[in-house]
Amino acid sequence: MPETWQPLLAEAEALFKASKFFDGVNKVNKSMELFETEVGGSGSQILKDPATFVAEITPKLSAEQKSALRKMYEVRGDLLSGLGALKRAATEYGSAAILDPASEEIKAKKAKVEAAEKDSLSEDSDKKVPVSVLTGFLGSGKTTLLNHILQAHHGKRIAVIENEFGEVGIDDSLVKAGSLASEENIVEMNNGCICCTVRGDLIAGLKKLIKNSKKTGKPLDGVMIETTGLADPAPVAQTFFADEYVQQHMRLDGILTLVDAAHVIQHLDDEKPEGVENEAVEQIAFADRILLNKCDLVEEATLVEVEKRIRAINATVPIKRTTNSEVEMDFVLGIRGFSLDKIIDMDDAFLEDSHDHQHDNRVSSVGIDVPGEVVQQKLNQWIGWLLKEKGVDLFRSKGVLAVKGMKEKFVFQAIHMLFANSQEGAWGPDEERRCKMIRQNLDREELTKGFMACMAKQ
Ligand SMILES: Nc1nc2c(ncn2[C@@H]2O[C@H](COP(=O)(O)OP(=O)(O)OP(=O)(O)O)[C@@H](O)[C@H]2O)c(=O)[nH]1
Repeated sequence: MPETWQPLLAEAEALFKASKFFDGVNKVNKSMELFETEVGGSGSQILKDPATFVAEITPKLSAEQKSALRKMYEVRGDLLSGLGALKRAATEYGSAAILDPASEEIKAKKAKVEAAEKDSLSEDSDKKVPVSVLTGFLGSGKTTLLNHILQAHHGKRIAVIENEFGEVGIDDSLVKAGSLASEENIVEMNNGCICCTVRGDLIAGLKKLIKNSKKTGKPLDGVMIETTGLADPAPVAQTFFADEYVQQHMRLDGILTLVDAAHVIQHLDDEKPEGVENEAVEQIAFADRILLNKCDLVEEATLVEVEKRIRAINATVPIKRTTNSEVEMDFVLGIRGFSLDKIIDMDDAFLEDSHDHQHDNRVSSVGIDVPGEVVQQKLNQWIGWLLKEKGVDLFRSKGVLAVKGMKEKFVFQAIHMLFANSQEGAWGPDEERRCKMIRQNLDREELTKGFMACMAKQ
């Protein structure tokens, strides 16, 4: 039997009563689109441009159809207001009011969301834990920013969720827990990209943090989610509306995007295979704040050019030029930058429960887990070869290694051909020694063989 709009509308109402706003929006949208087709409309105008739709269709509707349409806009308004998209909810109530000007109830609902929108620092949202999503291309400076945030003296307890692209997780060893970030507050996920298969893991990670904080009686002041450099931030942001528990306890404070001034133009210009989104563009489009990082590596003219490119994608986002991701905390924390209304205006499919995001499968990752120690001289030669011969395609390589004769951990980081290393504290007794690389069109065998040749004989 073909689907009809009536049962879908009833389901949407029931979902609103059960506070399942995200699922409810999906149902009411479907119901409205079916209704639109039934009354001779098309193109989802009923959702995208309610004012025009109502003006054009009303003269053609029976009293019964008019009343159904009024109900639809009302239910959609209720659901959107439940999710916090207050401006859009007011628009929906406005359409319901045009269809039923005598209804005091609709007028009251509209006035209520308009007042709440003005007072967006409402008490209700203040009780929720603010969550920031850190995005930015591979190697753009996300972990560096995270470390500043964790170590800054803001007196806040901040938890971290790490997500890495690839088979070996490394960032947990590179994140320097600050005075208030204890181990129980660092969750690592490396089973896949946060924006696809592991959304369930992300939700579970967020719930675990809230439950931990309730159990220990230590309230959380914030959560930072560091996404992989290859993540599309939209589905990550959607998580805050799709899961009821998360929606009740947390609010998305903002999407913070790190832009690597030296390499971003190359990534923005990268022509992707059909159907694959350019992650660098998406990360800028969804940003609530941009840190234009690595300003030490380029000339003023390049910075101006990069700012122009950013503005062409996101005209209003505040941008700060930074080096080593150094920035005042109030630019990144407690910014109340994320607005569901803004996102729905930009991408009206944002609340759709289907995710057809495809990764660029030319990008793959080789992870090498290395038990034992490497010989410094051989390693230097191999890294030299790697950067010179493979640097153009090599997005990112990083490793935490045990070097023969060195008590400290040897950390190396490379982005394309730029390389840095440092020594980062002594090895713990049970710590793993590992090395990770991410690059396009990877020859796993060649890389693994080259690296293994650097190992010291046992
Ligand atoms: N020259 C220079 N190097 C920087 C700057 N910011 C960060 N770096 C270095 O760039 C490298 C990558 O920085 P990370 O903070 O690990 O970058 P990331 O975005 O977390 O990397 P992935 O997690 O692999 O995507 C490290 O070696 C940093 O020390 C900067 O402003 N200038």
